[in-house]
Formats: sequence, structure tokens, C-alpha cells
Amino acid sequence: MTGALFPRQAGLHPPAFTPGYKTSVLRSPQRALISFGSGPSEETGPAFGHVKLGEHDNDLLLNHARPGQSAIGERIIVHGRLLDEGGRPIPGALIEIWQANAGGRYRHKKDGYLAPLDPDFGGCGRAITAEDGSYVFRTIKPGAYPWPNGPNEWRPAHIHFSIFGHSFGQRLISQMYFEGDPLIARCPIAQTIPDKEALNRLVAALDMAETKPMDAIAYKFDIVLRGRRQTHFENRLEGM
Ligand SMILES: O=C(O)c1ccc(O)c(O)c1
Repeated sequence: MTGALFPRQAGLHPPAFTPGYKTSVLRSPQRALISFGSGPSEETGPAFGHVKLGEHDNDLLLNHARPGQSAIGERIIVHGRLLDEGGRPIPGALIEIWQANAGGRYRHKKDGYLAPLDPDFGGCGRAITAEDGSYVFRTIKPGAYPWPNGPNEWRPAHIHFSIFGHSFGQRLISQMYFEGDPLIARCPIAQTIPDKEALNRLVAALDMAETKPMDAIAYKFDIVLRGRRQTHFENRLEGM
């Protein structure tokens, strides 16, 4: 048990009802939410330290590729540190990611976008944070893709993140964007976040220091699970 959690500040989070993001209309609660203090069911959680990951689980270039092949696209490294509300590193946390391929298509039966699938790219991976809270993935930069929220809407390139901290109350599901992408300012999902500083915290910075010359460009994405500097949740019920 890690002890009482900082209460979540509802005002900091995207409102659940944001008609510009059409599916939020049906998903959002019809009544005001009731807030309970945290108890053992929020303050405890699964421990993933014992889970043995496969050799390429955090390497999306290879984890779905045929022998000798690799995913097509702009090769990137995504890394950062996982921190709790007090700024302390969280070791042993499970981070799962999923994303579209370089053409903007997910390997999912409901994704019918005309960009082709890449036979060597699955689109998901996982990592467990190290003692200093750090994690790293190797992948390709996902493509932007159109979605039927309006007549001509495009999601900015993004990677979905799910993180289990020490407790269920710290579970976070969010999306990471890429520095400099002009579609972020036009995205109804990203724009549900009222606080622009908070939106900036979802934007990974180009990190030349970690770039591997002649190989892969690096982006840095630190994640804070609760508190004032929290990485924002998605505008979905599970993120409340
Ligand atoms: O919630 C949705 O409707 C929705 C649509 C498109 C996305 O890329 C996404 O992450 C969520």
C-alpha cells in the first residue's frame, strides 16, 4: 500500500462533455460525479516487477517483424521517466503503448483506412520502468489519420499510453503527441484539455541528446501519475 492519494482536481481535467469531440456527447455522464476519498481499493494495485517481458516487447520495430525485417517508417526512440505526485520515480510500473503504423493505420479489424498495413508492424509494446522510473521504446513515428468527427478531421500523430503505477488510483491512460505537429492545435480530442500547459505536457520534445546518429530520432516524454503536474487523462469515462 502506498497511502492516501492526492485527490484528483476535477477542474484540471478535460470536461467529459465536449461536443466538438462528438463521441464525448454519448459517453459523458448525465449527472455530476460523486468524489470519494481513496481507500485500499485505490491505494493498492498489481505489482509487475515479477513479469518477465519478451526480448523485443519494447521494440516495435522488431516485435511483429518477420526474421530479418523491420517496421517501415521514421525510426524513433520514445523515452522518459515515470513519476508520482511527489516527483519520486516509480520503478516496476507497467507501461503499455499502442499506435497506428507510419501510414496512419491500426492493425485492428475495425480500421478500414485506405493506408496499407505493414506486415512487419503490429503497433503495440510494453515496458516495465527501471529503478529510476525510466522507460524506453523503439518504434516508428505513427502517421496522422482522418476520422469521422467532422467533414475533414485528422488526428495528429500520437501514441496511446496505459500506465499502472503502484495503485489502481494511479492508473493513467493518455496519448502522447509530437513536438511541432500543426494538427495538435486542430484536434478536437487534444483541444478538450482547457489548460494549454497541461496539453503541452502531452507533447513529447525532440531530444537530440538521445538521438542515435544514422539510426533513430529520440523524443522525451515524462509522465506524472497524479498531483498538480499530472499528465492528463483522456477525455473518457475511464479517465475520470
Ligand atoms: O474516442 C474516439 O472516438 C477516438 C477517435 C479517434 C482516435 O484516434 C481516438 O484515439 C479516439
